[in-house]
Formats: sequence, structure tokens, C-alpha cells
Amino acid sequence: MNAIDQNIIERRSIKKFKVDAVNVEEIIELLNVAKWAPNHKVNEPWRFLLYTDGGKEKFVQAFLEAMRTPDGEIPPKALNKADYFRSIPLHLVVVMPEDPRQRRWDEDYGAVSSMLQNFQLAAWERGIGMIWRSNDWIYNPVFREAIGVKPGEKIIATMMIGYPAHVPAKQERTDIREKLTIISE
Ligand SMILES: Cc1cc2nc3c(=O)[nH]c(=O)nc-3n(C[C@H](O)[C@H](O)[C@H](O)COP(=O)(O)O)c2cc1C
Repeated sequence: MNAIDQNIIERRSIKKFKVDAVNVEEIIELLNVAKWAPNHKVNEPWRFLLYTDGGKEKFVQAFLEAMRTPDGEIPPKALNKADYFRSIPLHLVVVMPEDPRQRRWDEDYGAVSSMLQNFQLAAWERGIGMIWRSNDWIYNPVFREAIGVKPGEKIIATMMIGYPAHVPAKQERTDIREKLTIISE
């Protein structure tokens, strides 16, 4: 197995992170690698919000406001999650323009997804772990507005980033032969 195959197979989504800081310049370098994803029209349909140090509290507060119930309470589960988010070194919010044309939207989503997988793999090679999260609250207008995402933009992911404290076991994948139809004549 070559190094690229191994990197693809061994990358895992990380939920437990060390407290060690991740250098923002390294994340910028990695995003500059990841941007070489395939992208029809090369329109680079992404922008990023990177929360670090004191700025993380803005991300956490946006999350908490989105969790507030109609009677103004924040559920204990959300408060616990907020503490977990505070403990993660970096949060990267990935935003895509919503093109009203279905084909362009799909192409853009494909390009952003390819870009994010490049990012995950390039980071993994350097020992940096992350998880792509698409929780319900990224669709919540309260969260969107609090972080400055405009109408006509879509949050694709929040990537939670740090050095892995625990690498989970892989979840087995199906042999591709079971999903493959070969048409040879
Ligand atoms: C579009 C997308 C959304 C995801 N959203 C979540 C999420 O909200 N919460 C979560 O725990 N993992 C999320 N994941 C990560 C998957 O759960 C993870 O990739 C899967 O469990 C396989 O684990 P692995 O990446 O370690 O192989 C998401 C992955 C993708 C591609």
C-alpha cells in the first residue's frame, strides 16, 4: 500500500482532542493545499471562519443562543456541549454561496466536499485530527446570524480541529464489489 492509500484508509474522524494548540498558520497552509480540489468553473465556492483563542467564545455563544428554548432557558445538555466546544483548539466554519441553479449548487457542494476531504487528509498526514460536523444548529437562523452568515449562503460544515487524544477504531466498509456493476459489452 502506498502512503496516499494508507493516509486515506487510516484517517479517522476525531472527537477527543489534546489541549495543545494548533498553529493557525499551519491551518492556512493546509487550506492552501486543500483548495486544489476539482472544481468545475474553478469558482472556489467557499469561505471560512476560523475561531481560535478568545474568538472561540463567539462560536460557542452563537451555538448557545441557537439552543435557547422559547422560555429563554439553555438546556444543561447544551451547556455541557458548549464546554466541550471550548476545550477544542480550533473551530472552522465552512460557508458556500447558494447558487439558485441546481446544477451549479450540486457542483459547488461537490467541490467544497472534495476540498474538505483534501483538508482532512493533508491535516492527518501532519498529525492533526478533525471532525466534520453538520449538526442541526448550523441550519438555525440564530446561529447563522450570530456568526455573520448571510442569506444566500449555506454552512456546509463546522470542522472541529486539534491533535487527536484518541483515534477511534475504524467502522468497516463494504467491499466495493458489492456496490459495483461492470458493464463490459
Ligand atoms: C457531510 C458530513 C457530515 C457529518 N456530520 C457529522 C456530525 O454531525 N456529527 C458527527 O459525529 N460526525 C459527522 N460526520 C463524520 C462521520 O460521522 C464520520 O465520517 C463517520 O462516522 C466515519 O468515520 P471516519 O470518518 O472516522 O471513517 C460527518 C461527515 C460528513 C461527510
